[in-house]
Amino acid sequence: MHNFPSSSKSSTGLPILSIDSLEKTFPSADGDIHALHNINLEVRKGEFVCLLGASGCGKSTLLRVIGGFDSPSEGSAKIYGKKIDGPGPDRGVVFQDYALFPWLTVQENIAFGPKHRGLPKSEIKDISQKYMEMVGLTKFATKYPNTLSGGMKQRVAIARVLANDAEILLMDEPFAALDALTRAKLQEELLDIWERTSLTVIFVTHSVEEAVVLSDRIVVMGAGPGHIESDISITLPRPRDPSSVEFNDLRRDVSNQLRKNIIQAASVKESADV
Ligand SMILES: Nc1ncnc2c1ncn2[C@@H]1O[C@H](COP(=O)(O)OP(=O)(O)OP(=O)(O)O)[C@@H](O)[C@H]1O
Repeated sequence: MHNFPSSSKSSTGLPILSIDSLEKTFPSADGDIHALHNINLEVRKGEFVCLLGASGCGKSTLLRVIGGFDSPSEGSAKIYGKKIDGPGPDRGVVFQDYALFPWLTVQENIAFGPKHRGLPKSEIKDISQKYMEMVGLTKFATKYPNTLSGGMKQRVAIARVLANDAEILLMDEPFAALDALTRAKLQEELLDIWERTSLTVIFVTHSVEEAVVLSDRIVVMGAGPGHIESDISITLPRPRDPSSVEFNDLRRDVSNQLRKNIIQAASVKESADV
């Protein structure tokens, strides 16, 4: 049984992110690809929100727009009411493939942001030590990424975002490449960090179980073009026990919703093809 930390954290109710009537189209030689349609989403400060959906429904595109790596074709995405116009230190991103600097040690990777911001040396050292400790990597301070396991690399990536003082942590299937045990351990650690900070987390996953374990809210997305199908509040108390009846009931409900979307999208595509 996973033993996830109990939740004393509650979101402040203040909207940190608001997305209104957002459309995203990618131009292509074979015709435009309509990746996102009529996305409306509000996330409150401190919330843990999972974007869940089948492959190709636009989860990563939505995350990239929030990260400022892509811009909306229509509509808007705002943080505290200000239009997102590029990446910024208020948002940190953790991808599946780690994206660490291979030529820097664990400590140097974590210290990169504070150093870039021109903080004094002693402060950089304090910050990197604090977050190395938070993710349990103090003993590995001088190691390089290629000597670390996948789980350890993800811990460095999370510590790097925290050291940057980001308010929003954007995670794109960060644990998908890890074995089940490491994945459960990192989910637990992530929840623990989230509990102890004021972080808002937006987390992309294919896994219903992962979404139910982690979320305050699951935003279920459908394809053709990518849209929000439903927005489900998960009020199961933490720690959540994936073997409990309540957890399994919820997992079944969310899976059914997802399956319905996939069948609907397939029948829409079929009728468009004939
Ligand atoms: N840069 C791009 N140029 C053209 N098309 C793109 C681009 N990025 C995404 N798309 C298209 O937009 C749609 C949504 O893709 P996206 O990667 O956001 O989906 P996803 O739900 O994250 O999928 P997965 O779970 O497989 O990562 C897909 O049809 C994809 O091919």
